[in-house]
Amino acid sequence: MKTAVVYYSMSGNTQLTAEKIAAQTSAELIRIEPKKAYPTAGFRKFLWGGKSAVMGDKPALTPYRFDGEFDRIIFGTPVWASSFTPPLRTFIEENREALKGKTVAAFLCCSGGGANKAIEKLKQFLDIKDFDAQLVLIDPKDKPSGDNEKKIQAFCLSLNS
Ligand SMILES: Cc1cc2nc3c(=O)[nH]c(=O)nc-3n(C[C@H](O)[C@H](O)[C@H](O)COP(=O)(O)O)c2cc1C
Repeated sequence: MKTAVVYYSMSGNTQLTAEKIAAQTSAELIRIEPKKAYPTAGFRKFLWGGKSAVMGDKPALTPYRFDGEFDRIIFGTPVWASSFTPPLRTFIEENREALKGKTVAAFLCCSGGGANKAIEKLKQFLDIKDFDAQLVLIDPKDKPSGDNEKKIQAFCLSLNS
């Protein structure tokens, strides 16, 4: 099964998780980036990112390669204001046709709350009932733990089985 891990990460937690999941599922990593980067520090980081997520923005992305030949897509996103991140919104919108009928899983990184709401919003936006598998981790780069590694392994095992 040809698998892609499509992810956005501002500060590395989602990226680290994406790399681990890609290694364990033999997936191709596709990192998406907004053309105009969000502020990454201080008050502005939460203000602009949070506002953009709440508004349902679809920021223009830098070029990425996604050939539609993948059978399975694993989405990775931080939780922003109890939602998924705007760059992922753009990606899904730009690839609706290619995503139709694919197996879809998701992992989300957050610092404590709002992940369940974000999962529901992502399912709604993808127009699917359920993910093939889903995973929520709390700041796994900033707070490494064996428990996170086990959760990642279980997520990948359920996908590989
Ligand atoms: C704009 C913004 C909004 C956020 N909103 C939430 C939130 O609603 N709930 C939460 O638990 N964490 C929230 N966070 C924290 C991130 O989801 C969390 O630190 C995540 O692990 C960051 O992933 P990254 O390092 O891949 O960017 C927010 C972070 C930012 C920058």
